[in-house]
Amino acid sequence: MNLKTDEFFSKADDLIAAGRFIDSKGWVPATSGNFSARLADGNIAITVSGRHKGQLQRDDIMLIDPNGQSLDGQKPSAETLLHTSLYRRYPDVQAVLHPHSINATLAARLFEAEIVLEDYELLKALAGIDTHETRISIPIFANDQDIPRLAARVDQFLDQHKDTHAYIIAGHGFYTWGGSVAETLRHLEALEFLFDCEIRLHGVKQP
Ligand SMILES: CSCCC(=O)C(=O)COP(=O)(O)O
Ligand SMILES: [Zn+2]
Repeated sequence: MNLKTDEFFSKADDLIAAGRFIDSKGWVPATSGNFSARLADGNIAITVSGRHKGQLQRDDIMLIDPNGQSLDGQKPSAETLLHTSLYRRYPDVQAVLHPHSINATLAARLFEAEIVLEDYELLKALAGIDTHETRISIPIFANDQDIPRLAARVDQFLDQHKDTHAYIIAGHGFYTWGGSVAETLRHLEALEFLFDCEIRLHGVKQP
């Protein structure tokens, strides 16, 4: 049976275009990052491990089941569990994007457990926010090569913090999600801008 439907190719094309844009900004260097989109049957289109995310072709997007098992014999992202955990938790989430931007990579060197974003007009680019008079926290987790352990730590945090839009992994990058690839890309771009603001502000405030 051919599992790669028109819907799969349409979502794959969205991820490929997102990857080109994200790479044009320098946010997925040297094969870093991973992207996924949920399909109507619950399976997930996700980037094949080790591919350059700015140069994706249709063959670089594969199919996994909701538990992260490959359905087409290719090897999914090493960080697949961080995607499947988000889809399991949030029924409305349709896409997950993970860049390795400089700002997200450096954030934990400047901030400890979180970055607080407050009083920025661009917060309105995040789903559900309609005023700059909003305060959100983006948690920072220690990096970990043990992805199941990292996923468990993230899960434990999200159990207690329902309204989280993204998380940073120290020295690594960040994860964000949304109701479509386009919405998730908007979240990614807005958060990246806001991290940049906070990092510049931090530099200005230093004695
Ligand atoms: C070269 S980046 C190291 C792995 C990583 O953090 C990443 O985002 C890419 O891994 P993948 O298996 O998804 O290609
Ligand atoms: Zn990564």
